[in-house]
Amino acid sequence: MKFPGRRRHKHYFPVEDKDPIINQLHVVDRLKRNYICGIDQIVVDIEAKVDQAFLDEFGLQRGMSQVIDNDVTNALYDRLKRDDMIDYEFAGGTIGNTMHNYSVLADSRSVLLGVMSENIQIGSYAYKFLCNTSSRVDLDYLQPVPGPIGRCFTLIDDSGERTFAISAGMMNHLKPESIDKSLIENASALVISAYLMRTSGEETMTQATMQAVKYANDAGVPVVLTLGTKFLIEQDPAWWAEFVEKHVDILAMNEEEGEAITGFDDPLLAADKALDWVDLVICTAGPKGLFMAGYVDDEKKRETEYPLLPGAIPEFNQYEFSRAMRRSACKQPIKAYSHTAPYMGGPDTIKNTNGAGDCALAAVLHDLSANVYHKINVPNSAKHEQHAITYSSLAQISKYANRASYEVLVQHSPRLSRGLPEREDSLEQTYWDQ
Ligand SMILES: Nc1ncnc2c1ncn2[C@@H]1O[C@H](COP(=O)(O)OP(=O)(O)OP(=O)(O)O)[C@@H](O)[C@H]1O
Ligand SMILES: Nc1nc2c(ncn2[C@@H]2O[C@H](CO)[C@@H](O)[C@H]2O)c(=O)[nH]1
Repeated sequence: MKFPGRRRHKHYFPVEDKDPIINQLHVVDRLKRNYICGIDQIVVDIEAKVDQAFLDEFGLQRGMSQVIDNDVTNALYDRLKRDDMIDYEFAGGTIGNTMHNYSVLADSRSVLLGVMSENIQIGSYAYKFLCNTSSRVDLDYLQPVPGPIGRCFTLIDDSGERTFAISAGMMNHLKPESIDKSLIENASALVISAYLMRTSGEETMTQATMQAVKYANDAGVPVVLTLGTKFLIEQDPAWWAEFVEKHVDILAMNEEEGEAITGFDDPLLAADKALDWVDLVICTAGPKGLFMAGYVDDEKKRETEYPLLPGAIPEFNQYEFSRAMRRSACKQPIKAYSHTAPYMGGPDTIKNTNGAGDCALAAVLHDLSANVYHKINVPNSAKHEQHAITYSSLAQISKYANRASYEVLVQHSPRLSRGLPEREDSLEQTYWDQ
């Protein structure tokens, strides 16, 4: 496990002791490892640039993620092939991306649950998915299916807006009995997305997800939900609010999804409202950066050293130097909020915004998981006198999340091809040390 936070050596926990003599004394004293677990519809993204006429031709609604039938899939695919429009094909899926990016950032294990074709041809989509996933993502628990995984046509227009057309294949055939109870109970987090509730007919993904959520809820494992797309939430915001309140501990959303579920278009107010239901909220806001909201015990709160910010909640960032806690762990819970602008103001040229939010969540998960890792290996550390769920402060995590998203914006794929540099001396003045 690499440690998150400021990308400077002195802030890293000494993970391995390098002294060869001392090491002999500790041969049986190996560091304990933890992992996080995610469930996804296993899909490969097929990306192409299109215009509105193209979307109209196939009856696709701009900006939405929609499931398409076999006839539309075949016609769409033939057209993209015929006109040589496919830019790239790469493993995708909102949680698949998040698990991959978590494993790359943390250099640590995550477990991905979902389905995988039992017969794999070289060059097939199933093959591409496996090849494009970090070897740190444990795929041993995937359930075999006698058919194809999903395809996600990622259609991008001139304004950068993405329209997703999902050809489901067997991606929703994960069965509840394929969920390993002890795997979930021992995880540091269970990560799911709203897309998993979009099933029909014989598809069992929703039941499988609910089974995993029950195991996690019963064992006190934090359930992390990312909302996926506003269109799904808008269909029944009250159902989603109730689901979140009952089953979810950490909520990730962008500002549109935040508005869909809370009714507030201001990301700060949306995050504040979501704190009625969950312990921690991450709300990404594109070029405006990222908001976080959480709880801290009054006696553990820490004042920011940054200027106090105006907003719908005046001076909302006053306690952003606090580490987040579960509300139930606080004697006197108070709310803490943070806002961070995009890293370096955003890149000069954005190659791709697809998956920037997934990557921000991966960074937050890295911080949560590092806290568990530190706690199981150094239980008596003064750090754990506070029963925090994060390793770093809200301010620090949001910087880290923005930093990680930046990396996605400057590459073509939603999945990181490498971790972040451990030292970024030249950048400290401009960002980490601000
Ligand atoms: N146009 C932009 N300029 C600068 N930074 C950006 C821009 N768009 C996104 N970002 C960065 O990426 C982060 C996540 O972006 P965004 O809010 O678009 O996520 P999202 O809509 O959830 O994305 P996805 O669903 O594709 O994962 C932001 O918090 C910000 O740091
Ligand atoms: N699991 C899942 N991922 C999706 C869906 N629609 C879009 N995505 C993914 O969302 C990612 C960007 O956040 C892309 O890489 C897509 O693969 C969907 O319906 N289900």
